[in-house]
Amino acid sequence: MTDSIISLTHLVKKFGKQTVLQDVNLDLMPGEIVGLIGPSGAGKSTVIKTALGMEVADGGSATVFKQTMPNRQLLSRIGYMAQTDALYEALSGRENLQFFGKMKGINKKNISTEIKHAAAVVDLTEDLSKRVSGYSGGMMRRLSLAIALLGEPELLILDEPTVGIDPALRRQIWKELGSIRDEGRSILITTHVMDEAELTDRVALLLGGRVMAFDTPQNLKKQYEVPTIEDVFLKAEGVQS
Ligand SMILES: Nc1ncnc2c1ncn2[C@@H]1O[C@H](COP(=O)(O)OP(=O)(O)OP(=O)(O)O)[C@@H](O)[C@H]1O
Repeated sequence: MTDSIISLTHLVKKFGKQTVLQDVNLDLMPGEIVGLIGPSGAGKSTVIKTALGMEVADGGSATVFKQTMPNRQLLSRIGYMAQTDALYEALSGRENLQFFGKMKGINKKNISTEIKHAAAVVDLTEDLSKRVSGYSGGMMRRLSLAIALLGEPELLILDEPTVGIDPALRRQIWKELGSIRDEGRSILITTHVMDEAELTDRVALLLGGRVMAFDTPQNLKKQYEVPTIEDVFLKAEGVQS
């Protein structure tokens, strides 16, 4: 599609003899939240890593902002939150945010406002002076998400950002994701939480190395004749096995 922010076409990825992605087609448009769901080991992280050029595709094509990744010039336009946290544990939360903010090229004038906002979104304001080595797993996830939000990137790629986060805060984070989308920015998010999939604009269901279904939550429920996305997931998995 001409305007797509991410475009994956017939993407193939193998690890040794295992073909994880057989034929993945997926696009993300400006001002859209796309949720990527699928069973554990389906290849959701692999889709993301291949799109970002962290893994080399064995077939098909993956473009981000119409370019093949990796592309250093594009990195400042992307906020990526990986499944494993890459944080400096000897530094405080604030120092981590300052460091990554600098790496993203955020100017001095804006950095403290941005840090304040990102920390508030993930409810870490009170903990910013603590060393990350003393953070819980959930706090580290929240800090990673705050780092991804810095710099108001046009594209956010979030790999299970809400693992270990309680429901009230999860709701607050989704509110922020909604505002980001309303500003015309785009979000690709993987999740295991089916309620969250309901909050996306389109859901891609990854099964057997393919995107088996890709539509609005409403249309998917209609198509599968079920009341929730969780039921869509279960029905599609049942059809496959
Ligand atoms: N670097 C790698 N080398 C070898 N195999 C890998 C590598 N990365 C992923 N895999 C394999 O690819 C498959 C898909 O993994 P991936 O992490 O993409 O799944 P996922 O859908 O993100 O899973 P989860 O929901 O549990 O995070 C798994 O079988 C995994 O073992």
